[in-house]
Amino acid sequence: MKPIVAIVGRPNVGKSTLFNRLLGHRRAIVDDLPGVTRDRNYATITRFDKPFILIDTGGFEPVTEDRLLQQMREQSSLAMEEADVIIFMMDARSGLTPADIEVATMLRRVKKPIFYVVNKVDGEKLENESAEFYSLGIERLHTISAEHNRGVIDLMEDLLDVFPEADAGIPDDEITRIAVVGRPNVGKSSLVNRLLGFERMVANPTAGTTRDSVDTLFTCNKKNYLLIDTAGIRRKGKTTEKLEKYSVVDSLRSIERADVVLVVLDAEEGVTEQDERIAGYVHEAGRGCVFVVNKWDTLEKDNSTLGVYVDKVRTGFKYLAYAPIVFVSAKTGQRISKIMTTVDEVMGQYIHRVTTSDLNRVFSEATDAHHAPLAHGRRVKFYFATQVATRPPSFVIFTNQPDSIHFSYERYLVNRFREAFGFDGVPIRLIFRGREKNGAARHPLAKRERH
Ligand SMILES: Nc1nc2c(ncn2[C@@H]2O[C@H](COP(=O)(O)OP(=O)(O)OP(=O)(O)O)[C@@H](O)[C@H]2O)c(=O)[nH]1
Ligand SMILES: Nc1nc2c(ncn2[C@@H]2O[C@H](COP(=O)(O)OP(=O)(O)OP(=O)(O)O)[C@@H](O)[C@H]2O)c(=O)[nH]1
Repeated sequence: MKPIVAIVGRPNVGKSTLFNRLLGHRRAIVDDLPGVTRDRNYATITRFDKPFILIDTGGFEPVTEDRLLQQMREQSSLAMEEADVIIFMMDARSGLTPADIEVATMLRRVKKPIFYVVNKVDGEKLENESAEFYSLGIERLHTISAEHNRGVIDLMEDLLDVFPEADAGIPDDEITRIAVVGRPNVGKSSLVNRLLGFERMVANPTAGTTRDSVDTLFTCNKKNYLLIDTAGIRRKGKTTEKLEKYSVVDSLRSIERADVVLVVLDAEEGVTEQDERIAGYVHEAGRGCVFVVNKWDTLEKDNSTLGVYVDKVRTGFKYLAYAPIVFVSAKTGQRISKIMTTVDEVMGQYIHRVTTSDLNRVFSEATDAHHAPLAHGRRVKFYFATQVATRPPSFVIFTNQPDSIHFSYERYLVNRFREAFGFDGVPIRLIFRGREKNGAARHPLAKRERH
């Protein structure tokens, strides 16, 4: 679940101005949630890979003084119930008012992070005068100018700090969601039957998100797995051209919902264009991938057969050099259990989190051992790295040249991370971000300071 941040405060203190400022110019991402009153403005915002929902509680009609207090009470209690984080906004130009004091008193009972913000501090002089707001008995005051974009970035960074990590809320390692994809007739249903038969299906099918799709929960070695769209895999018995087209769309849907995708190939047929397309999508979606070469029983084998086939797969799927390959026969049951141990390995890496200190040790060793090529004649400086997500492991790297890191250098860093942290079977994402000279991570909003 995305954290909800609500901005509360008297009319005219600048709530909408801050709302729009935090939103940037990307109004397109405003999504009105259904069932909310029109006077509250909702938007989903993502900064540094942390999505959150921002609510502007303003927009009252002008009212009399006592009606105002009443409205503020209602507005604040709503925010206190609904929000995870509250921005309480006051106005430096009008100073501390009785309504501010009343709301502050209400907020004191709330056990949620509250940011006390004094707006319209357009310059140093007002900065000094805003000291009176400390009489509310608060520890930290953010003085900002929403209109002139002063202090807004600091506020945003402090906000992001109190949010849970980006992937919190997803049940971590309790269940591994597996999709089985591949061309018609490669043996997907035979394989699924084997997996469920072999591992003994224990639970009921659950309704999936897509029409007609049925997921099957099963356990193996006391671990839980969800086989995505089992019915879909089993249904597609007869292959017509039309069905073949559909099967690609179905595959894409299943891939989106999976942690680990089994890309099934037919040992007899080798690698086809359609296989490449499907596997390419698995890579782009950032899912774990295991190549399952099925019908291994049909080949006349000698010492080189396996090596030749590995080469075929590696040549056919260049981007997926990290994905493990398993050779099986759904017909005889040969090495079917190997599929599950491989899935476990990939899943373990997929949700693995490295500590920031380990990461930065490896990162600085890597950047010291091999410097990045100059970017536009300038030396590329790296500051630090942090893992921002799992599923797949994703790292933000702060640098002075975020847009000019050479592809080969990115691949070099990825490979070092793979070696150092055992990420040898999953996709890894690197995101390069800029940083200001004063040491503060440059905020995406910073680019928009000029009007
Ligand atoms: N000087 C100055 N004026 C500001 C600043 N931020 C907002 N304002 C002005 O304050 C007025 C009110 O701003 P809004 O953002 O509409 O205030 P609001 O709190 O959303 O008001 P309601 O919608 O009535 O609740 C506008 O005229 C803004 O231009 C600021 O940082 N400095
Ligand atoms: N020799 C051999 N035949 C297999 C193996 N696995 C599946 N087959 C056969 O291959 C054919 C297709 O198998 P299915 O499991 O229906 O393949 P599918 O990928 O689900 O096919 P669609 O439903 O068309 O998508 C059937 O005749 C299976 O008996 C295997 O490991 N070895």
